[in-house]
Amino acid sequence: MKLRFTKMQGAGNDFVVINALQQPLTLTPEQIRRLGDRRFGVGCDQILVIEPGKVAGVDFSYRIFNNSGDEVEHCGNGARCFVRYVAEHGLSDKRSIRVQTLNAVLELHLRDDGRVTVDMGAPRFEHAALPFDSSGLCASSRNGFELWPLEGLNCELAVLSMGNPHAVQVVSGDVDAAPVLTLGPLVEAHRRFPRKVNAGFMQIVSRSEIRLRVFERDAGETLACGTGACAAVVAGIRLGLLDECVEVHARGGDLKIEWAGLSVGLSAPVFMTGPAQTVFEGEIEL
Ligand SMILES: N[C@@H](CCC[C@H](N)C(=O)O)C(=O)O
Repeated sequence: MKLRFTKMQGAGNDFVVINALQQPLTLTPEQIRRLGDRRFGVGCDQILVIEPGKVAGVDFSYRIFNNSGDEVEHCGNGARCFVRYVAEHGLSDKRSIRVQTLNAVLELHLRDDGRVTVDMGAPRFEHAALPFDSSGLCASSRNGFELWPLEGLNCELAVLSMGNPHAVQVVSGDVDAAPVLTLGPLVEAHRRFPRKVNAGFMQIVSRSEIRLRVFERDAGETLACGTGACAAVVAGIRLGLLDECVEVHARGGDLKIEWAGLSVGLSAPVFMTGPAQTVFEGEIEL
């Protein structure tokens, strides 16, 4: 099968985007892994498949696969690339579109400065949403928000869902020196997270600025993680470390995250603004 694709990136988190609007497309986990393979395929962190909207009021649906072949619920940087793709391919002339993912409907807005703002929905803190098994564990609390120590790991984690699961730790000192590649996989696959977790490492620079690295579930460390940035900022705000609007410096670029959860209520949506770019288009025989 010959497949046309567009390679895109948002703050260095990269995607292979496939248009399945005209005809349904089913990719096997093996084909997804091949597309994601940086040596034997195209190479990307996630694969995004665009499909027609399936419910009233939704412009498109999209499916997200980690380069491991597993389907996931949410992808912040992918959402921004999605709206750029729709505009560049003339699929809609709207500046704001509504898109359905596996477990949410997102609103994506193409801004005049070329960046994209996404309403990422509300964070969720109940452990079943990740899921996270905290039975028998004893949390510490900072500003009324819980930090969890996990067996065998020398860290404390804020756990929350942005539609997908996140465990965020605050690092002291330079995040470049954090043990992302050694501790990250241990957090990701810890038995307390039955569906695994994205592991974030956050350095607080000031109340409005953080540096962030994320060891993503099934994809390893990426140059940026949009949902990870939202999760880190929400955790930082709940811990009393950050204000409502925060600049997030990831290794591949900057994202602006806004959350008014402490002033208007915890179910306030998180807004993410950042870049999205097409890198090249191509065709691959699968
Ligand atoms: N890169 C993404 C997140 C992709 C999914 C994640 N690896 C998971 O398994 O939940 C983002 O920008 O949010």
